[in-house]
Amino acid sequence: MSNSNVPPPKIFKPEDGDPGRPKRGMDEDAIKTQPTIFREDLLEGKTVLISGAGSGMGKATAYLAAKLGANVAICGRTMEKLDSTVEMIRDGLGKEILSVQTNIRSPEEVEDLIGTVHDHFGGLDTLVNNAGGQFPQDAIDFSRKGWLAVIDTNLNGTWWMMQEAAKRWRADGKPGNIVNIVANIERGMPQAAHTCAARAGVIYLSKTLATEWAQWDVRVNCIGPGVIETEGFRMYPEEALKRFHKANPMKMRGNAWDVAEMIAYLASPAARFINGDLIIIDGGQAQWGVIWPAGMPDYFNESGAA
Ligand SMILES: CCCCCCC/C=C/C(=O)SCCNC(=O)CCNC(=O)[C@H](O)C(C)(C)COP(=O)(O)OP(=O)(O)OC[C@H]1O[C@@H](n2cnc3c(N)ncnc32)[C@H](O)[C@@H]1OP(=O)(O)O
Ligand SMILES: NC(=O)C1=CN([C@@H]2O[C@H](COP(=O)(O)OP(=O)(O)OC[C@H]3O[C@@H](n4cnc5c(N)ncnc54)[C@H](OP(=O)(O)O)[C@@H]3O)[C@@H](O)[C@H]2O)C=CC1
Repeated sequence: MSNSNVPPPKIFKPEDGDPGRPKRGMDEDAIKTQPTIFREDLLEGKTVLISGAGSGMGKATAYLAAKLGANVAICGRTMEKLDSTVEMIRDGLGKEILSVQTNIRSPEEVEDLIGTVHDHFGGLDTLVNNAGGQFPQDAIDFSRKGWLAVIDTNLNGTWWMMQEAAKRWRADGKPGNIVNIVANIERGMPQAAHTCAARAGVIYLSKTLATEWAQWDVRVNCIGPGVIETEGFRMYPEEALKRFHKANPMKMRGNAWDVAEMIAYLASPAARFINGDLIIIDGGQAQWGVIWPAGMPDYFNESGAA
């Protein structure tokens, strides 16, 4: 019998990382050996395009989609990173994928990318807008260039991808599916106000398009990750990384596979009636926890509180 006055010890699973010693995401061996809940032909014959798939969640999603039988196309700005994903999938699954160097901030490059995917695979079933990012800083200190870079990447870049994909779906009379990776913005994002503004834009853009584009059988949904340990953590100081697991009541960091499996679900027939939604994967961060990715101001420290 357990003593109800004594709380059970918190058990940190190895894949969650030691909260006091942050890692930098799942390595390739972890991705290759991660089990999936899905049947192996779930996405057979479907074409999935994933932006920002040279690292982190995009890389894990590309691997899972290929594992589940999809034709996979990936893009990002850095060819070496894209090559690493191509090689991982070739090595782990014996499959070839399409990789196209693209800056999503360029509408012309995005138009070429969508055309290339259609030429190569004969169409597109699911677009995953995962590319994005930001830097941590107090909003009052944002440079104009920094603000514009984050808005251009996360809001405009995502929009160019959505619009180009939808133009094709409408022209071809084929159904479409969009999954936008945003963030958990429920209580705002101190020291990430630029990305919070951009992601809020994407969420409400998506809700609007879910209605406008339903007439062409195009669904649009968002996923809002909480703290997911990836290579993207390089943007944050060590002091902040040590606190990231305290951003949610479960006191853990998620991993890229947590998000990849939700994307696979949304790309599958099981999600045919999900439209205009925002699915949060954050261990409860929307309810409790703080991040302060650039360092907590004294005002919020107990010692500094007035
Ligand atoms: C979300 C924060 C709270 C939660 C944290 C925990 C959850 C983690 C969430 C994640 O999203 S992790 C994954 C994130 N991955 C990335 O962020 C990687 C990608 N990020 C980027 O590539 C950049 O941040 C970018 C700004 C979005 C890309 O723009 P660009 O390629 O144009 O960048 P730069 O040329 O490097 O910079 C342009 C401009 O931006 C300002 N700036 C950039 N970095 C900083 C910085 N560290 N601090 C202050 N300002 C910065 C600066 O004005 C740059 O211009 P220059 O001064 O260099 O001329
Ligand atoms: N990790 C986390 O805790 C959270 C992450 N997110 C968001 O989830 C998404 C994936 O993040 P994560 O995997 O952690 O981070 P990563 O930094 O590992 O992945 C982001 C990818 O986006 C690509 N990218 C960035 N800018 C552009 C661009 N202009 N054009 C094309 N590709 C671009 C990057 O490649 P390259 O630089 O080579 O182009 C990179 O591979 C991002 O949008 C991120 O902001 C949201 C909430 C929490």
